Amino acid sequence: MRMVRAAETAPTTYPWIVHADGLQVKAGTHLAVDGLDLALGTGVHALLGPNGAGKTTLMRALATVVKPVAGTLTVLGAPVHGRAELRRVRRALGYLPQQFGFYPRFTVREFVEYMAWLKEMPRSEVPAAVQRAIDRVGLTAKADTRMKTLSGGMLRRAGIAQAIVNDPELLLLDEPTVGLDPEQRLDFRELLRDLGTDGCVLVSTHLVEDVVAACTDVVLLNEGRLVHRGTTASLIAEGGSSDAGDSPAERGYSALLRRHRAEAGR
Ligand SMILES: Nc1ncnc2c1ncn2[C@@H]1O[C@H](COP(=O)(O)OP(=O)(O)OP(=O)(O)O)[C@@H](O)[C@H]1O
Repeated sequence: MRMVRAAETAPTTYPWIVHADGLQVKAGTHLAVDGLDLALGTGVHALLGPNGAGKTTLMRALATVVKPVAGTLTVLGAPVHGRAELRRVRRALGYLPQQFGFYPRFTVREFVEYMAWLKEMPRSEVPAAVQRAIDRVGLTAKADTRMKTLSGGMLRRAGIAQAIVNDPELLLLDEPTVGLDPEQRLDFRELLRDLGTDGCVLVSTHLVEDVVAACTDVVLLNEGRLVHRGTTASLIAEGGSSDAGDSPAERGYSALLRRHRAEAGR
């Protein structure tokens, strides 16, 4: 029997999967996202920015973990301020936080099953969906291994498996390639391209090569504000030979930040 995606049973009248207008989100007492306008549709969107730019805070707001303090934010057609539709939104989301908790005695399969249960997936669909998610991240041979014995890269892949188990319409991945070896990163890029064909994926990373290889476009933040939004080609086009970086995309990244900081007077 074919698995029914959450997206197929959700209303599809909204023009954007994510829409933010003047969005402000706090991290503790700090205004970490400050007046962001952003619209995201289908594709793989890279979220770039230096340490402290507000990437994690934005991800947390999109995952409905933290409420904005000002502006509007609509996720999968529902305003995140309202409670009414949040349950539907959360069922259709996938989220890999930078740090995620798990019961160390759980096997990979039990961990992913548990997350499927939290996402209220129909019980009959869970075993096949869990197996597929584990296979997609290359953990088939470790499916029945306890989480506490996994390497850092394997744990990260288990985290990605739980994020994709429900075939989410919006997938939020906060630094998913940390700890992955070069071979796994290549596999992960392929998975990203696959996931972005019929869903919306937002992936935060410091690895600009991953962006060029796997993302359709780029959202660059600095100190909570939008610096650049455009295709990966537009990022590359911004760089000059005198800009810092080992690749055209890194030079584009450096150039955009340098100009933004100069305009902001810092
Ligand atoms: N609990 C907190 N209390 C106060 N300030 C915080 C708190 N959490 C985060 N911040 C601040 O909010 C800003 C944004 O943090 P955030 O973690 O969203 O950035 P980031 O872009 O994800 O950074 P990184 O690349 O290092 O992961 C930073 O200046 C950070 O110091």
